[in-house]
Amino acid sequence: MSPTVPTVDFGKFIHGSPSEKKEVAVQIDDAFRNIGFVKLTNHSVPKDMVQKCFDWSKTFFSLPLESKMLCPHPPGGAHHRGYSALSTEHLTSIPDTKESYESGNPLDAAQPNIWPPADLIPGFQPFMESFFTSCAAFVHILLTALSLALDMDSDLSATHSESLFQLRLLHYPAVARRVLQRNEATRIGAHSDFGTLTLLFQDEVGGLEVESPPGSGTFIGVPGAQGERGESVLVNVGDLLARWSNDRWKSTVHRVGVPPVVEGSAEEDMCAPRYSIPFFATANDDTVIEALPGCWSESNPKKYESVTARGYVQMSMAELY
Ligand SMILES: O=C(O)CCC(=O)C(=O)O
Ligand SMILES: [Fe+2]
Repeated sequence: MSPTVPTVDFGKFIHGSPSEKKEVAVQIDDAFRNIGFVKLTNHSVPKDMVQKCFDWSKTFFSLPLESKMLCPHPPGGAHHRGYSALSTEHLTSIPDTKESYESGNPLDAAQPNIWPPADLIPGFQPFMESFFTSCAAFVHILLTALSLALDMDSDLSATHSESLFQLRLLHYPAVARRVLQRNEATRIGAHSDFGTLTLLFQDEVGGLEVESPPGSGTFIGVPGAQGERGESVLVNVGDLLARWSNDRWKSTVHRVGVPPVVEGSAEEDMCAPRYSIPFFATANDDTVIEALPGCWSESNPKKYESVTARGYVQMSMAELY
């Protein structure tokens, strides 16, 4: 049977006893081993901030194109900040129908933020900076949970102390259902994420699909937000953490395709616009990525050479370009 994305009550890690913390850590470990994705409720990112972030995202993407082009994403693959207009990114040979805006840690000297002019959208920058801080804090708690899952003596959180993370706002405009069905375009093509962990906040529209079992070529649908936005968050493993865990944890291929039809709605021909907010985490540049304790043994040897997080990025970029 194909594994589905399990739901775990993360409140039991944040507020629980040592044994409850361990129980949560084991549940996340299981999810990451089976499907590479987990849905967490009672996480630490305030729900009202998630909702506000969706509101800001809508406000930003509603600006005229000329305004959004005042904070353009630089060309090339090294500086992931600013606005990318529709269909400038092709993850596969089929064009993606999405636009995005990316920001990161204000202290990240390698990738300075590229903000829209403040008078165009007052309050946007301070909000994104505070949302970044909330998401980063949650990533650090998650890393502590993963360290407990592996019974490590040290805390993986320390390897992410610089919080070189990336906050992405995504907007998939309304599109004719048949365009997606005929594969003339996709919302986001099949890919795996690059870093260690990704948080993913979704709206109600749905359409996210995850390869299950990982590597099988078959995909299962993951429902959009049920209940209030921000009530839960999806967390998935990226390529760097899969390597670091000696593939104990799966960096699972995922994509966004045709959303389910909402009965009785006017969406039979058109797919509703969709908004999502991924938050990508990775380790400090000088972190040595070598099989973590508990992830290898004599009978399960280390599969990968050790590499720094910086070296890994360079290696992957060389493969891409
Ligand atoms: O929009 C989504 O739900 C998925 C986005 C995603 O996978 C990504 O940006 O890497
Ligand atoms: Fe992704």
